[in-house]
Amino acid sequence: MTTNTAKIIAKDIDMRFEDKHLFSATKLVFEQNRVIHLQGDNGCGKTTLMKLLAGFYQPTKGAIYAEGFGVAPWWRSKSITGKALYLHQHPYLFEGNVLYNLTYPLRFLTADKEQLKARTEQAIDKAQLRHLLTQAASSLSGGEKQRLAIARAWIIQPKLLMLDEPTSNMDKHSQHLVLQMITDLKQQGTGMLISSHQTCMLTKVCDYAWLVNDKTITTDNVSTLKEVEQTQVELSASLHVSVG
Ligand SMILES: Nc1ncnc2c1ncn2[C@@H]1O[C@H](COP(=O)(O)OP(=O)(O)OP(=O)(O)O)[C@@H](O)[C@H]1O
Repeated sequence: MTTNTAKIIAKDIDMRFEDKHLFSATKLVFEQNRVIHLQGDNGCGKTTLMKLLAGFYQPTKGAIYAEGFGVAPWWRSKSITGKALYLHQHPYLFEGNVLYNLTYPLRFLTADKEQLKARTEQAIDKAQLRHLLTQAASSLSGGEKQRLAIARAWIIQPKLLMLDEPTSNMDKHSQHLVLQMITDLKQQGTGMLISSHQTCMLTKVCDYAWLVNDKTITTDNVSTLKEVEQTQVELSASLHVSVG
């Protein structure tokens, strides 16, 4: 049964590059109102999974499809491309200054222009980009580029957003700014998939975890994981007491 919640579903997928097997997964549901931490060691396939969900790659086996996105033209009614916004850890930016980069995608949106303008002003302040507005985007530092890309996503307010290692170039201050924007998006119902091989400030907003381990992707509720960790801590403490 289909619902109005926008989602991308991966069913019985298997992904390999020639003879290199990356991962398999039985069922993954990436949907609005859920924030997922995608975990796994370097090279396990986190970026590849995001590119599959963005429609840039096809799985070797299995199906990836979208539900709840409204009617698309018949020639792309089955395509998932463009449904979830993917932010690479080295974000793609247009030639031009910071303001141009923030405002360029807005012409393709159907939302009220005045609202978009107001939202852009808010994003500039939230990401602390005002002093950089006339600077060439290519000359920004790695952390500033990521703040710009996330501010642009914040304005667009997509139904689904994937952030690939978003904190890799960011200091604590930038992480705080981005945390605020991500928390806003979460409250506004954007579904997010945040990849990070270790926990960081941003993964605190995640309610679910997808773990790529041993070439298999498993899913879990973060509260369950926390309970397991807590049980392990308590068990280890009780062992200390009984041994000591
Ligand atoms: N287009 C491609 N063709 C062949 N191999 C690829 C391709 N893209 C990625 N790989 C390989 O697949 C593996 C997984 O890469 P991927 O970038 O998805 O990992 P990751 O978990 O995101 O890593 P990291 O945490 O280091 O960013 C790597 O060994 C990589 O070299």
